Amino acid sequence: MATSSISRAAKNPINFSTRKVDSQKKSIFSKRLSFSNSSISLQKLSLVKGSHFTRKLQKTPIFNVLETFESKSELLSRTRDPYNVVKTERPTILVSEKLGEAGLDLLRTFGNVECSYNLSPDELCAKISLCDALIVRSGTKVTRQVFEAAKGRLKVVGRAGVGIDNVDLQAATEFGCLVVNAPTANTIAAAEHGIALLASMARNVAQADASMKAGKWQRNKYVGVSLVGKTLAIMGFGKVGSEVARRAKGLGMHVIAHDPYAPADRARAIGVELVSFDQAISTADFISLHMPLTPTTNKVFNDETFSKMKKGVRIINVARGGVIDEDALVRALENGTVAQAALDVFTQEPPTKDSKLVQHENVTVTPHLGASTKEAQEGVAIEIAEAVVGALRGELSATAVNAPMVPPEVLSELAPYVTLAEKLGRLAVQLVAGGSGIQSVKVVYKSARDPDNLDTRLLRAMITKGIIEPISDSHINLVNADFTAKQKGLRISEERVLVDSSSENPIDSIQVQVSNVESKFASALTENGNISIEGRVKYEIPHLTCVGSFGVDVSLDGNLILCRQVDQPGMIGRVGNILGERNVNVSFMSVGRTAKRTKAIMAIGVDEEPDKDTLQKIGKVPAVEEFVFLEL
Ligand SMILES: NC(=O)c1ccc[n+]([C@@H]2O[C@H](COP(=O)([O-])OP(=O)(O)OC[C@H]3O[C@@H](n4cnc5c(N)ncnc54)[C@H](O)[C@@H]3O)[C@@H](O)[C@H]2O)c1
Ligand SMILES: O=C(O)[C@H](O)COP(=O)(O)O
Repeated sequence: MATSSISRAAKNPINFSTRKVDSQKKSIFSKRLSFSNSSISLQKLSLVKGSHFTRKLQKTPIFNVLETFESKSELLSRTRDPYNVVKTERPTILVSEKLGEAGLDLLRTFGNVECSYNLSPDELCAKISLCDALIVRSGTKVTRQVFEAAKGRLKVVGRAGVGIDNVDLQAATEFGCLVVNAPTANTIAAAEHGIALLASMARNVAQADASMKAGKWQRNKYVGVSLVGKTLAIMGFGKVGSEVARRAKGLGMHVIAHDPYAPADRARAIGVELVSFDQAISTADFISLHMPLTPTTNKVFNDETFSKMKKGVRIINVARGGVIDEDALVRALENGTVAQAALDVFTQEPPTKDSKLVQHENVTVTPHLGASTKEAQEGVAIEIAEAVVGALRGELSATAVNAPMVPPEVLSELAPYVTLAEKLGRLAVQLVAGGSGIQSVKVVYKSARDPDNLDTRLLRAMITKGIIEPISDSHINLVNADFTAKQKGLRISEERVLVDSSSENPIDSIQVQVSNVESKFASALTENGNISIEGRVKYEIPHLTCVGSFGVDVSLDGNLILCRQVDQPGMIGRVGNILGERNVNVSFMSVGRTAKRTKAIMAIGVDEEPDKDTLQKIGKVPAVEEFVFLEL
């Protein structure tokens, strides 16, 4: 739980002299902290509970530790709500297909859960505006109409499984609705089902079973083919594909694979050769499909590709029906190109009763059972419940499908930078003079890490969110920030600069530059006329470290007054007194300057928004040349 305390420093900031702050800093933190000579900082901090740094700071009177958090993710979720979903009342979660009990139990601890199976499209649309989240499997079509009918309330769609071809992702993104899936829990089940179909097809198990049940004993009719030594082509060498490959090798098969995006070393590690599409389909005795259904893979197995296959090939499909042109498959079965097929998935589910494909004697079928084991269904239910609850809590999702998704370990490392990125975006846009219109933003990441080892998609999206949110009246979140930016004609480019510092931290600093605009605060402009602000993460806390050409050092929390003045004694006291008289609580203050006794920038953190009078009074202090109030 968060705890709060307000220190003397925040109540009466001007009681701290520069000398005292500096000397304490030096004696206590000389080894771990380095501050610029030109800045004085009284810090208000949000820290992770129990960390070495937090314990040290809490014992130190000059620092104002306002809140402590149980974990980095709690700190992140308290600071931000990246999908704009968090609400005070219990959310309503609609589950439209059967989900394992463990997952339902988990959902019930967090929200009101309604299980309504077999809803018609109209019934789903009628219910959806009362729901914050929807959980589906492959049987529910989450169309644009569903998002329209939700009237902005639906915040998360959870797909309890892998394939998201039944969710209109474009519509979800436009409506700012996060889509998450459960990508790992049914992998083994699907691979085992693939192997079950492969073996039973090769030995005519289903046909022989039906024949015996019809009272026959047809030993000659159901002579099968052996698997050992045969070539199996895996089309789509992802999670399921590679598990099928592993098992097929155990059966003594020669396994090749086609996947334009699969890393060669993963294939090599399993002893599988990655080959071209044509090579795979023309040399295989068995072809097993494991690619997703996308516009590129739609009906990729068609008359033309069947004609390139070895005569008598056998096909297994536990991926998606739509990757096969089913009429073409019937033709290939009739003309003997394809000897047999074993299918778990169909273009239309369930297929029509008179489907030629389903009825074909050389075809073995199962009703989309790939993920249907007790173990997989419990796993999927828990995986999706955790993902949906996490998203509804405002945590960044590691299984987001239509928002930047990064693995949990990267997420944990990037967490404070995510907050920094959004705050820099918010600050930058507020520095733009009204009416000048932002069209071009450049983000510069300084890092000691190899660019290939630095995933900035999440940071870019959060900067975009930070920029768009204050200038848009629509609901902006991590999901639709990029889409909305494009609609507004805003271009965001990125540059990575390799710096010679510790690569222990993913990023040294983030700089946001806005070009071709006027600024409300001329000191934020650099020589080339761009607004430029820069920030860093110090001990997990986002800091503003540069405004225009001025170095400052303030934690990004609460609101901020930036003030440029002639660098002379007494300025901190004068401005601090004006704020104190109006009962505006100062939480931190930092002064930065380019050279002694020339111009300086004062960055003052305030808990309350000063009224117009107070700000005008600050503006009238003779040495103050300009100032701006910014909401963080
Ligand atoms: N029948 C079932 O019940 C069941 C269960 C689980 C998964 N699935 C389906 O199986 C498929 C694979 O699932 P997964 O968990 O392995 O997903 P995955 O994302 O781990 O693997 C998919 C692989 O396909 C590759 N791919 C993409 N486009 C391709 C193309 N044009 N040609 C060749 N390869 C391509 C990707 O690079 C990726 O490696 C999905 O369609 C999923 O919906 C079905
Ligand atoms: O993509 C998947 O995860 C599988 O096709 C499973 O679908 P299901 O949840 O409808 O069984």
